[in-house]
Amino acid sequence: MSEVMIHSSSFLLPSIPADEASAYAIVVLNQNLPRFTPLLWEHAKLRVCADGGANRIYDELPLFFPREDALLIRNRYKPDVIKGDMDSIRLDVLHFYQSLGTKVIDESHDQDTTDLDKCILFIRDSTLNQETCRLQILATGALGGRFDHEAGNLNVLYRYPDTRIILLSDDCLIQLLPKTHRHEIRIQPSLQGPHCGLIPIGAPSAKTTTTGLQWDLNDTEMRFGGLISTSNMVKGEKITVESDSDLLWTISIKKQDSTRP
Ligand SMILES: Nc1ncnc2c1ncn2[C@@H]1O[C@H](COP(=O)(O)OP(=O)(O)OP(=O)(O)O)[C@@H](O)[C@H]1O
Ligand SMILES: Cc1ncc(C[n+]2csc(CCO)c2C)c(N)n1
Repeated sequence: MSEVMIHSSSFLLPSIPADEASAYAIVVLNQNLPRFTPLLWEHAKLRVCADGGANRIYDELPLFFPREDALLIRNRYKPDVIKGDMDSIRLDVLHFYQSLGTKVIDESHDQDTTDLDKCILFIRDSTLNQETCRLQILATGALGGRFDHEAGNLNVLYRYPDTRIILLSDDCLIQLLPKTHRHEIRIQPSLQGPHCGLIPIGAPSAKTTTTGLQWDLNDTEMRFGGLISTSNMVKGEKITVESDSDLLWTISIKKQDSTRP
């Protein structure tokens, strides 16, 4: 019987638990910043921009604080690291963050891996990523743009199946559920759902079993060209998934906290 892996999106909560399992690094990609970026940034243990992602922090973060001085905001939201092939970051942005002490890692010699890939490797090798306390990685702006980039971002989940990577957009999150484990997914119902999906993108699944969904699977086969679970709905606060194949799990993110008036 395989071990249970627990997933909880506590990073979406205004105050996250300070336990080690919730510790995460953020990678900002080169797409519009999701509305919860300031919150994620503030609680991250490590803040990394993938190449042109630095332009987004520089240009768009001040827009979240229209009453405050843009320069003060830029000083406050300083990336620890900017890494990539450096063909999208603007020179003014590069010089600004270099002068604040951000570490810049130029890997323009590597044109075979994406900037997100490069950032994941940096975080995995970081001293903050301890054996006893592995950082989760949240990547903002990973979805809802150019399809080749989206596919590259999904591929990163498969390249590093042992690293907990969560791809985020304003509308949803996506993560890999490795077949090596059974999975318990804890939902924050005021912030997430109800729409969700289980997608066998890397390889077909002969048998997947779930609980907690409106359309549960029961030793069901899933494959592209046949059945895949899209437009499913979560019923409660706990979902379980067990499969003979790595699956993508996706759940919608609510526009507004539904517990607020
Ligand atoms: N439109 C998009 N949709 C999804 N992800 C994106 C998009 N644009 C960028 N990204 C992500 O942000 C990272 C950094 O983006 P950046 O534009 O710096 O990449 P790039 O390698 O210069 O792209 P390209 O040269 O192919 O336009 C990419 O590696 C990718 O993961
Ligand atoms: C078969 C193949 N297709 C595309 C690329 C191009 N490419 C892939 S990742 C990357 C870096 C983007 O920052 C670039 C240019 C390649 N090398 N090999």
